[in-house]
Formats: sequence, structure tokens, C-alpha cells
Amino acid sequence: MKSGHILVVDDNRNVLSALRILLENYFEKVTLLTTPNQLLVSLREGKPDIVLLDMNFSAGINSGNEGLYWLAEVKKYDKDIPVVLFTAYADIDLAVKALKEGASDFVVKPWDNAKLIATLQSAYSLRKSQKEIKRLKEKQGVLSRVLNREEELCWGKSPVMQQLLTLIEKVAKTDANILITGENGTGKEVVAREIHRYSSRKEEPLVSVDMGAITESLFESELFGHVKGAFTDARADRAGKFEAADGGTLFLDEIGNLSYTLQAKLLVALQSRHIIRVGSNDPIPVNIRLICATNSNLHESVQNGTFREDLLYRINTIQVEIPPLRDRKEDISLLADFFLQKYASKYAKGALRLSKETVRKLESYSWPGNVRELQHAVEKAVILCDGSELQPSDFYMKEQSDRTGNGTASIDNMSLDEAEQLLIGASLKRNGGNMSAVAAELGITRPTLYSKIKKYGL
Ligand SMILES: Nc1ncnc2c1ncn2[C@@H]1O[C@H](COP(=O)(O)OP(=O)(O)OP(=O)(O)O)[C@@H](O)[C@H]1O
Repeated sequence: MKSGHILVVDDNRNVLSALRILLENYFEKVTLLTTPNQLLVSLREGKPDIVLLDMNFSAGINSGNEGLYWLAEVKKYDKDIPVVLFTAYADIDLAVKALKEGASDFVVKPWDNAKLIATLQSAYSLRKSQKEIKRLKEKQGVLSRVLNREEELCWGKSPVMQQLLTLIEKVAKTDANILITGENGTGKEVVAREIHRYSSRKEEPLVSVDMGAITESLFESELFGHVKGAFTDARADRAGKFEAADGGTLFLDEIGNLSYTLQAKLLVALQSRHIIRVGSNDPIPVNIRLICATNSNLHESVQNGTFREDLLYRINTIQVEIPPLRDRKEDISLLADFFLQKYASKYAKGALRLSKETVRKLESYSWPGNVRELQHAVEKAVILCDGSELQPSDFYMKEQSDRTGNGTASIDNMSLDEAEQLLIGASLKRNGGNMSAVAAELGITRPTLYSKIKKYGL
């Protein structure tokens, strides 16, 4: 099917008639102008996709200056509209000048029909791609505004969290690589989103990759993309997360779980600021701001040879440490109240409050699963409570000894979920939080382990 609108400007009526007959076979609409004086009006009213513009209009003057003048006028009106120039003189200097000034291409008269059509069609394809990119960028802008909308958060009043907030605001404005550390559930991902939201890249995407859930074989394709035919399932070209985050922020969660071999591949991409899609040889430049998070001590991992020192230095220009909830007890009641209001509204429970004894119980618990565990505990209590004041009995927290495997918990009366939770908790403790070791010990994959940790708020 024919598509596209071409505007042809030439003062030779014979040329125009010949072009009309030729071009109408390929384009949906062909507009002809015998003088460039009407060019801007035609651009405004007709909105052509491409312009085919003669270089010389005044009889006897063949300097090409008229063409260059009108080329500049078109570009002033819309810098993206492709302009193909037509000249009777194969003047290479003029062609180079016109291309430098923004012409998409150059055709010499008398023209060869096939070449002229090929030139115009490629200019039209360029126009279509530009329009598509513009449309996608607008869509992405809308989406990122929706996704980056202010999240309802509660930071608490502890000095350590206030300092953390100040640090977040300060570092967000720079392009420095940031390493967020903290136990599971402390809010590392929340902090990464906040840093992105306060940064100059906030209109661009924040792309998260869970390194704990990514398999060794899919790593390169997920991060760097692939070209069609690179492997059996690669049915089309696909961009990876680096490209998706171009202009924005790439958040690599659980970076400590990346194998040594893959760490080297990641480092190459970070150092060169280029990626190469699997199956291709062409480097693609990427402009990303990197934020990583981990619950392990990467300095220790460097010491014991499981994490590359050069990668650590590359990713932690600034380290943001989120303290565990047990070390900021003054925030527990605020957070509990915050989640209480959130879930009371979600589950249409009316006004709810925590009794004094309940607050005491929450504050004296050690919250090994941190904010996530508190959030789950409050949600569960809200769903199950009857009155408007939540009592200690509405909160079921296992003694920490149960979870860590140090105590004398018996599995006789446990559900399958509880036993699983107990086993994972004990293994995590034994292995000092090393996910690979825990997964190996329990005979499950790292992604499975990871999803169970999330599920139980461990
Ligand atoms: N300041 C906060 N205000 C409100 N909710 C929070 C806050 N911090 C964390 N949360 C909530 O706690 C849960 C855990 O947060 P998040 O996923 O950011 O933690 P994490 O440290 O990245 O966890 P993991 O190490 O398991 O990936 C989320 O549901 C999040 O919304």
C-alpha cells in the first residue's frame, strides 16, 4: 500500500509533470510547487513527510545558493523533515555543503528513476522512524511520570534515617555510581527508586535487574540483548536492560550474587560504556547511571575471593548503608502506624490504632526481615483483627530463635510453610547470608531461594 506525502519544489514544469507521473506510483500524495515562495505555507498546511527541493530557481543563476537558503528555511521550520536536493550540476562541493547543512541526500539531474525512488524511499523510512521514536519517547515520558510518581513512604524520625535522607538527596543529583547495602527488607530498592526520582534522569526509565534471579545462561542476553538468530530462541533482535535504561538509571539488585565470570562481563560493559548484543560485533554506546544493592559484605567477599575488587571499586563510588530495623527502634511505631493506615484503607477496616502493649511488643521484637516483615505482620493483623484497636495477640511473630534455627522449635505442629521458613532461616544464618551457599545446601536454585526469602520476609 502506498503511503507518505512528498512535496516537490522545482521551477521547471516539465520536470514537475514527469515527477508527478513517477512519484504517484510510490507515494500516497504528491504536491508540486513551481516556486519556493509557497514552501513554508505548504509545509504548515500540507505537513509533507519529505521535501524534494531543486537547488536553482532564478534562471541563469546556478550557484545553488537558492537551494541552500530554502533548505535552511525548511530546517528552521522542522529540523527533522528529510530534504533531498536536486541539481543539474554534479557539484560535489555543493553536495557536501548541503549535506552538512542538514540535507538527507542529493540527486543529480538528469536523474535515474530507480535511484531517485530508492533515495526518496530511504528518506521516507527515516522520517517514519523519527516519528516512531518521537511517539515512543512521548509514551515513555508519560509512563515514567506515572511509574516515578511519589511513592507513599515512611522514613521514621531516627537520626540515622534523617542522615540517610539527606545523603540520598545529595547523591541523587550527581551521576555517581551508588552501592546500597543493608539486610533483606530494609528498603534498598525503595532507596534506589528515591535516588532516581530526585535525579536529573527522572524522566527517563529506571530499569531494575534482580541479579539473584537471573540465570547464568541468560545473563548476557538479559543485560546486553541479542540479535536475531544468536541462539535457538532468538527470533528477533532484542534490546537488553542496559539499552532499555539508556539515558536513565540501571538498578542491579543483589549484585553480590553474581558469579565471578559474569562479574568480569559486567565490568567490561561498565568500563567501556558500550554493550555488544549477543550474536553481534557492533558495540552500542550506553549512557546509564548505575545503582547496585546487596545484602552481603562485598569487602569480605573480595577478601575471600568471590567478588572482584575492580568491580567493587567501579560500583561503590558512594555507599549508602541502610540500618536494620532493630537498630532504629524509635522508627518501629511510626512505620507500624504508617502500614496500619495503608492497610486499614486498603481493606476498608475504618479507623484502626495500635494499643500501647502492641507497640511495646513490636518494639521489643528484633525484626530479622526488617521493614518488609513489619509490613507483612501489620497487613496480616489488619486483615484478621475484629476491633478498632489492635492488640498484641493480633500480631503473631515467631521468636527469633525459631527463625534463625538457634532455638528449640519443634516441627511437630508446623505447617509446611513454617518448616520451610525455619530451614531457610537456619541455613541463611549458618552461611552468613551467602545465597549461593544456602541454595546449594538446600538443593534449590538461587531464584527459588530468593523468591522464598521474599515470600517469608526473611
Ligand atoms: N521507607 C519505607 N517506607 C515504606 N515502605 C517501605 C520503606 N522501606 C521499605 N519499605 C517496604 O518494605 C518492603 C521491602 O523493601 P525493599 O524491597 O526496598 O527492600 P530490600 O532491602 O530491597 O529487600 P531485598 O534485600 O529483599 O531485595 C517493600 O514492600 C517496601 O515497599
